[in-house]
Amino acid sequence: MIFARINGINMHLRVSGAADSRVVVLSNSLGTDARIWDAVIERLSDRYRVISYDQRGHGLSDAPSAPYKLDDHVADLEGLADLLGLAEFALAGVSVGGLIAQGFALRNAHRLKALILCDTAARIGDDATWNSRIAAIRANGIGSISDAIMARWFGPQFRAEHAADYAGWRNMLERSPVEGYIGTCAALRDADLRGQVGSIGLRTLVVVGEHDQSTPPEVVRATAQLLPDAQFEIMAGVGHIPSIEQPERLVELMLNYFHEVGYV
Ligand SMILES: O=C(O)CC1=CCC(=O)O1
Repeated sequence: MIFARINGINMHLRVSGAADSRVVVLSNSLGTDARIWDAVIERLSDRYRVISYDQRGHGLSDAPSAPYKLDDHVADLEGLADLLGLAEFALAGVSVGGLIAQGFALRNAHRLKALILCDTAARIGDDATWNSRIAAIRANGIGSISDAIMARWFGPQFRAEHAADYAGWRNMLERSPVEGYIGTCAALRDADLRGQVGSIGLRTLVVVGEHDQSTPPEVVRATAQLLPDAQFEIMAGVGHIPSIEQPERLVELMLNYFHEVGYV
């Protein structure tokens, strides 16, 4: 566990794997933290140096006052890469983490060797949905909307078969810092990269869960179609966070893709 000052805030980072291995950086989704990647890290870190972090406003990183901008999140990732001296690496992000990854790729093409976008899009939701989520949380807290969010993250089968896990991930969501959560909702509300992602000149793996209700397959497919060179995969039986529901399959897709782009 590492804590580091980046862009004036204390950020929480984790590093696994050998120092001389190729690097993979992982970015979390809204209302979660780096722990959603644990089962992926376990399976990748014998071959790669894997760096995960809690975005500003999430996990053990500081939660400055809302609102945030997508550029704040991208700048944090740039600061993290500078701090760790990462000249080139692979980047994977889920949901807002994937939006941050797209923003990072647009500003730092020279640094990226591979890009994996999970359950994300160049535009997620719209102004009205984010504003009403922000208002509901300001009025009544995250707990007042956590049922609806959990239902978008996980399908009924996961909930039925993994009741303890479901309850644990709900704890993570409900314990999110309110300023951090709202700050990132504002970043999501204001971010629209649809006009820009066509210039990401890197072959990209785009993955979505079949049952994702936050960024459904057709939304994610539309972003994949904006990219010049994307491999689009739908993961059967999975919702919004494939690193939790099917880490084995996600890692298999990532390793095949790394092989294809020569990042081995
Ligand atoms: O909370 C949700 O609806 C899912 C989500 C949207 C953006 C993100 O990062 O997670």
